Amino acid sequence: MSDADPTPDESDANGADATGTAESEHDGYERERPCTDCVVELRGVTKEYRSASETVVALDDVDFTVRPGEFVAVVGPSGSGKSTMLNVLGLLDVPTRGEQYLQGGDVTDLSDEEQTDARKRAIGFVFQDFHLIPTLTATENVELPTLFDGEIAGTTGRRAAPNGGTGTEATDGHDTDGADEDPEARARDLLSRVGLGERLDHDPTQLSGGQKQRVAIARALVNRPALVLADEPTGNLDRETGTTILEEFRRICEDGVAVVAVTHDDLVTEFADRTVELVDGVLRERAPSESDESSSVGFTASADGGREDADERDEATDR
Ligand SMILES: Nc1ncnc2c1ncn2[C@@H]1O[C@H](COP(=O)(O)OP(=O)(O)OP(=O)(O)O)[C@@H](O)[C@H]1O
Repeated sequence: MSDADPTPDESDANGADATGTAESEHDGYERERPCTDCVVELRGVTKEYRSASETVVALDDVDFTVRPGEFVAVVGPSGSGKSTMLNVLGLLDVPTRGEQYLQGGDVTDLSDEEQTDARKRAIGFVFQDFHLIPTLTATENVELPTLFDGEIAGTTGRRAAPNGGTGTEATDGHDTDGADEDPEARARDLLSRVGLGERLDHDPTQLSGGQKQRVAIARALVNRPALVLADEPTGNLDRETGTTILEEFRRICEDGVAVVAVTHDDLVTEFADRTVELVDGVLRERAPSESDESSSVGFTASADGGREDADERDEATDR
């Protein structure tokens, strides 16, 4: 965190409407309680990779919050710490120092098993190269996370959340309790919602890049996460297809799910609510004036405006 006073244009990456909830001991005040309405919060997070010959500081005293429904882009040069930050946010790696909260609950010192549980309950992942199983249908790929843990589709939602809540909070605008829901029915519903209702039983090899990424998005949503982490989600897609994927992310956000996307693609920053930049592991909020002039483009994507056209767009762009 910078020693300089944060300004509206260069804050500590806690979001435009941060209220000081995350004020840290660096400010000379007593540490306040975690941000209970944040999906995720990093406080003074440092990540070092140590070897015999050197210590690489991949994240340097990072403060970061994301609220429900926010779409945040993370940019920065190669080696600046973006993947490390995504891994920390996704509970795939642990900070060397600092604190981390998920839905207001402290996840800094969880055991591996607790981390896995929290990850399955609250986080979905989307990757540049889709990570679909080629021998499974689109529906089966989406169902997959529910099959790894029989509790996930049903009772996991009732497990204690890190913040002591029930973990049943709706994050996708649908019912709050998936206990009785058939995973296959949910997978089919999600695929329909991302415009793939006609391709439920297709194999990934029969799908275009944009369609594969939409399957991946549906899969990321199957356990009703509060947070979707995306690693270069448009990296393998042409601009037009990338646009349809980013419109999909905006729809997810309208349902209350937070999206954090690491990217080199300016198109992603155009659709994001805000952009943070990592340079040598130091995070700062990018001022709106630093963003693309067309930064409002994402907000033209209405909740229903694009869905009917999705398959038509596929015809035009994905084949
Ligand atoms: N497992 C590791 N062991 C040692 N150093 C690592 C490890 N992972 C990452 N690093 C180093 O940490 C720094 C940040 O790496 P990271 O992969 O997070 O950057 P990045 O911004 O995602 O880069 P890129 O855009 O090229 O993917 C780099 O200096 C990298 O070499």
